[in-house]
Amino acid sequence: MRTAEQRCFDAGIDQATLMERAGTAVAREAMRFALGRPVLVLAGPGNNGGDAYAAARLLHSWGCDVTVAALGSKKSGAAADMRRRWTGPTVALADAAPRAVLVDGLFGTGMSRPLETDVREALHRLVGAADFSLAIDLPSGLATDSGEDLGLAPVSATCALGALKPAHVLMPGAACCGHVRLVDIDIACPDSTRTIARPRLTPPARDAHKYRRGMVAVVAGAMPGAAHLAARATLHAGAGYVLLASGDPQHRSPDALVRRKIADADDLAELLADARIGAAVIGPGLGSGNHARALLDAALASDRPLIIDGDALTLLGEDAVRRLSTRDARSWLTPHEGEFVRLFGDGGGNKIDRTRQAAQRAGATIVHKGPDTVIADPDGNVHIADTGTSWLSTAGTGDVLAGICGARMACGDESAADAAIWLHARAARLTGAAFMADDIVAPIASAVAECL
Ligand SMILES: NC(=O)C1=CN([C@@H]2O[C@H](COP(=O)(O)OP(=O)(O)OC[C@H]3O[C@@H](n4cnc5c(N)ncnc54)[C@H](OP(=O)(O)O)[C@@H]3O)[C@@H](O)[C@H]2O)[C@H](O)CC1
Ligand SMILES: [K+]
Repeated sequence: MRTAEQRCFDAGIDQATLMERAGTAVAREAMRFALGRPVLVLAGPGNNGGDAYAAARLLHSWGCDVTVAALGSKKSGAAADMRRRWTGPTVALADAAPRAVLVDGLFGTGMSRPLETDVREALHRLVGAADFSLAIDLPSGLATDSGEDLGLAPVSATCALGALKPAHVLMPGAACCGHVRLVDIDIACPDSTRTIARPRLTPPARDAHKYRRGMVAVVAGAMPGAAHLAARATLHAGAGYVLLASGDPQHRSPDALVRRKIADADDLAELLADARIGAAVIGPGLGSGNHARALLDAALASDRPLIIDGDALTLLGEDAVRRLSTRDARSWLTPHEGEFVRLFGDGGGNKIDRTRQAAQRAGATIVHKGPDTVIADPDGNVHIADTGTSWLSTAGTGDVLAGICGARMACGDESAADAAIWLHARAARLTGAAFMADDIVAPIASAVAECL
């Protein structure tokens, strides 16, 4: 944002112009929700406060009943000019009485330390009493780059100015922003970080063949149910042929799932020598003993693209970077936070930075799961999913995701990991609430149909 802002200044667009655009966008949003109710605008000492004064002036000029609650001020600059141009009622933040609608313009991206107690208390008192609260850029008390809570009061909605910042999409901040509306203030923010949207998938070609339109091997281990769940998800996510490789290939539905007995790692190596296999999934229910380790070794030594999940991540542990960076074929890892830390440690910035660095070090795509899933590829591109539902936090949904990843990788989608994450979240939403992982498998097919 700071780079983009500087480019604007270099091009002759001054801070006051940007502030007026921001204030106008915020005032429009506030007007839509105020519906004639009185508005309290909190204005801080910096440019976030400048936006707030601009919004207050516009709301007032459109006939709104507006009071500004002020905290500190600057003597010069665009924010000071905006404050001077505000001629309506102003009270000190500590003395402000609550109003039905609140616009929070205390602090934005300049938040540099925890809020002082009196400011935090006033903020919480006023935001808590409002029926509707709208934050300018970020809820005050939220650290922009880390998403860390520095004393913030959660708001109903947030106008993100120009671009989403990490705090809008990473937890815990993301849960405190309410509905996030990205507001265009005509500032260009080229970046290699994006949020994901519904993917565009192509149906099988007219001359499609079951082996050519996505053949996936799913490796089963100590807890075969997990791999079975992954394999069923793979079938529903568009693969043409799914092989379940296990030591005990007892027949269970679905009938369309092809079972292959593998007694040991040599059998798996032989199976994975089949170049028609576009992806192999290993990890769900694999176990942690010597047999599991030998199966993982065989998979890593193969030329097949791999989805590495669950127990296989634990087996890789701190050896992940060394073992993955020497693979020629593609590798995807799907760790949740605990697994990620065991693989790569917990230092190095926010979740976006940590995931990007890990992907580059390992030469692998990393799907860093959670309520704020971050997907990073080895080229440094990062995509963030803010589409999930908290009902997905139940056992087995990770196995389902691994299966969907296998299908989309084998189908050759352009952004296959993004597509898998989107389909997983969409299938969950289509299923509803309080589901078990098995329930979201069949709706994956409906989610795929929405992307054609
Ligand atoms: N990026 C853009 O394109 C545009 C952004 N706009 C708005 O500008 C803010 C960022 O403005 P900035 O002035 O950099 O920062 P803030 O307004 O958020 O706050 C800065 C002041 O707050 C003080 N501060 C920081 N933390 C605390 C705290 N815990 N307690 C008290 N005071 C605090 C800080 O003081 P320092 O001592 O740290 O210097 C500053 O005085 C962005 O979010 C947008 O809303 C533009 O208006 C439009 C273009
Ligand atoms: K704010």
